[in-house]
Amino acid sequence: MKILKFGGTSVGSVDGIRAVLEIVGKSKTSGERPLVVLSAMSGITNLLAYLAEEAAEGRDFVQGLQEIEGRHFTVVKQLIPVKCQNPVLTKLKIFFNELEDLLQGVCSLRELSLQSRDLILSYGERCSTFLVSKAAEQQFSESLFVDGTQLIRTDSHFGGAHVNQALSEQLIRAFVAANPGRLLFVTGFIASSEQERVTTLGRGGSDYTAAIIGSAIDAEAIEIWTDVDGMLTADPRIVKKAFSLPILSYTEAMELSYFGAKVIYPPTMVPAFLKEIPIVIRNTFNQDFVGTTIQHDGGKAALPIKGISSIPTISVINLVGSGMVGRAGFSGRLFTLLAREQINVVLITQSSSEHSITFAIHPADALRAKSLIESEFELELKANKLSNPEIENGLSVLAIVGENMKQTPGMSGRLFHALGRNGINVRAIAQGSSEYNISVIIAQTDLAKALNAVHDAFFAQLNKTLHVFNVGTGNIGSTLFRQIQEQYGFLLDNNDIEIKIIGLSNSRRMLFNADGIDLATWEVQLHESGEPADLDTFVARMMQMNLPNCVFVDNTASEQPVRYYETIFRSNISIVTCNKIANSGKYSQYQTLKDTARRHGVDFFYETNVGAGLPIVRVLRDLMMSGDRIIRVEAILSGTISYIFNNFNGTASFHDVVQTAQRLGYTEPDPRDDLKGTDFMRKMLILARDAGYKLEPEDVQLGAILPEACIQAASVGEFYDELKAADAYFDDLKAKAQRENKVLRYIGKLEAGQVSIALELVDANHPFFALSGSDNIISFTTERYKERPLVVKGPGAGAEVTAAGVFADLVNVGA
Ligand SMILES: NC(=O)C1=CN([C@@H]2O[C@H](COP(=O)(O)OP(=O)(O)OC[C@H]3O[C@@H](n4cnc5c(N)ncnc54)[C@H](O)[C@@H]3O)[C@@H](O)[C@H]2O)C=CC1
Ligand SMILES: N[C@@H](CC=O)C(=O)O
Ligand code: NA
Repeated sequence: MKILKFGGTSVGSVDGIRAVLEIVGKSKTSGERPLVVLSAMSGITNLLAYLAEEAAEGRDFVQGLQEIEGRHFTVVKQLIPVKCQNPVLTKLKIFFNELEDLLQGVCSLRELSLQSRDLILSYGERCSTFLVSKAAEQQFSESLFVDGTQLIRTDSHFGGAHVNQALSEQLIRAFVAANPGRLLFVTGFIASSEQERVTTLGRGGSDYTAAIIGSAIDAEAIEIWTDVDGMLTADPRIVKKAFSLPILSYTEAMELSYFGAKVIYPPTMVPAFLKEIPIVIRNTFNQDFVGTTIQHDGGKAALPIKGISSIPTISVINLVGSGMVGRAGFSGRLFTLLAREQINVVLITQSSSEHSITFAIHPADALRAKSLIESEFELELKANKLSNPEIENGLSVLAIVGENMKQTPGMSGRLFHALGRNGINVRAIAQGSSEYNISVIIAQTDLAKALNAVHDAFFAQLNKTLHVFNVGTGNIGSTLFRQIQEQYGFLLDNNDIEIKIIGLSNSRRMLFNADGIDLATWEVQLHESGEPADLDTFVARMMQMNLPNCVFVDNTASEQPVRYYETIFRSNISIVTCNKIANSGKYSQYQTLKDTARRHGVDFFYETNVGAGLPIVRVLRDLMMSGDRIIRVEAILSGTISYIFNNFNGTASFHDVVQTAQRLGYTEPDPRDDLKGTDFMRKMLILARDAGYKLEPEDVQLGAILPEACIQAASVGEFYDELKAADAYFDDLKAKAQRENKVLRYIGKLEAGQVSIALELVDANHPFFALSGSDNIISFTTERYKERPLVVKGPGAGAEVTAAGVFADLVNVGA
């Protein structure tokens, strides 16, 4: 036989009950011989408890009773044909009349004993089970309503009675044997005492009924039908990527539930555990889904970690005392005291020096625990052998659970790496001696982030979700968004990486969406539902959201975002930037940013600072890290100037060619930055610094390509005017080059710690002669590349290649 137990949500609506009957039908057809256990309709038990309290206070309960009646009658009218409704409605009416009498009695006496409360609550299961059994009768004429009080015997501990297992098993077996061929619908949760008074079985009572009956009749399985897809790897309301576990051991189910998973309440399952009857958790509203099987050897399944659970609100008490804590007998006294006072200790850690004990309890118990300790250890406190117990609030427990953990090295390493990388401070650690769980205490404000980060670390179904906050939506920013949108599916399918833009801002407006901004319509959304831009708020909001794998992307050319970099790193958020300002300002700033990122274990990627998407920063870093030494660097690193010299060879004037370069997206937002050499200077400075030289911007010898009047131009408009006026000057330059069969090249050099940039005329023998378009070229002469330098060459400006470089940096964050 198989036990099918349906919870309140399954019997709480017409659709639910239809699904219940369908499941029972399928079970019958497949020859399983089901026995059905039912809870009260969802919400009814709470409502009954509330009405009982109201009645005891002399307040009105009639309206509430009508609501209960109404819910049941509605279901009868929809599920049972009219001609069969009368006897069902009559019986239910009898139940409700009894209930009304009881509540009236409570009201008259102004007294609600646990015994009367149990009796009142029992009507929840009685009504739902009777109703469902009658609806079932329409299809299965052998259906029989069974009042659980007939089958389960308890003591008289009302409100949570203790079951007389042996007697109950006898009653159950006898009843089942006396009713062969009947389809039994048994009320969950309720039982009776030896004096035949109605009792209830406490929390998870209907599951308990199912386990007791299952154990008595040696059921082949107990199916717990609820409204979720079994037990999940984590709370799906917090961890969107949580998924259902196919199989678990009893111990794992216990541990997971102890730390918060509410699908079943394992103590109620003990009778089934003892007989090794599998428990299957299934979803009434998703019947095709296999659910979770909890069985004796379920821990052997592949995953070392089965789930991550948590207790969101916990308090911690610290006890410190060199003269006391750690002495034999101290912990014994402490924890006996707490046990005697029914204070549940969630976890305990003791420092290795044994001078302190930290234990976690429920916040409601914290003050009481403190004063109990103070009186128990009064003498020790007076003698300063122990300092006053300190309470810490605002904490949570996170636990990873799995039976295979003890055979798998590195589990705690993985846990702490995930927490550390995301800047989550661990307040205390406990590993159960069984090694079925490792628990950490962290700040409550970090819980959601920690659950997600740890989930990502252990369940690498999806490698990572990057949560991106992007400033700058111009040429590069908007191209990046398009590229991410186009590549989203590929990254998800092939690299298990998901990129979500959670916040974006330009200098006018900003927009947030915790679920990720739809990149197909970001512009419209920013315009219609964005708010006025404010970088302070943008950064603060990013920090408050406290998301794992968080990245700040700077696609501006402004120094404003740079001011936040250090704070951002301190919040364990990585930065990807194509903005060169941070790395090319004062050396001390460059150094501080690098150090801060490193200390906080986050990434600072700026490949596009030099040569746009070309791999230059990365190549230099690899050379340096592998112990090579830079002897000389020669480079053309201005895409704009490269483009200009490569195209200033026909009829177009110099000033027209500059304008075309700007239109093609090669120039800085302010093209004077390119033509004055500032942009090139920044790149050379960044390279020199990455090569180990402590240089300031003014250390770079910068040769000009512009006449003085152009350099002095006060605005972009004026600059173009001056360029136009200097047409003759540039034509002369061009003519000179052509006469000598040379080309104009603006070349940067780094040698012996000196950086210079100068305009040169080079002939066909020079390696930089043959360039086209916006090409950059860089040649590294190093100890290892001494005979022939390592050369990188290709387009070094433009929105597509730059955005692609930012994109590549982004997907490498946390890699
Ligand atoms: N064009 C290229 O080939 C390359 C460009 N870069 C760098 O890319 C960066 C962006 O260049 P473009 O996209 O061409 O510039 P752009 O002028 O088209 O866009 C800049 C964006 O930054 C926003 N912005 C400016 N100040 C802001 C602030 N305080 N807060 C929020 N947003 C702000 C603007 O509203 C605009 O959306 C520059 O730093 C440039 O050096 C780097 C390598 C190559
Ligand atoms: N404006 C820059 C773009 C790349 O950094 C250039 O022209 O090189
Ligand atoms: Na680059």
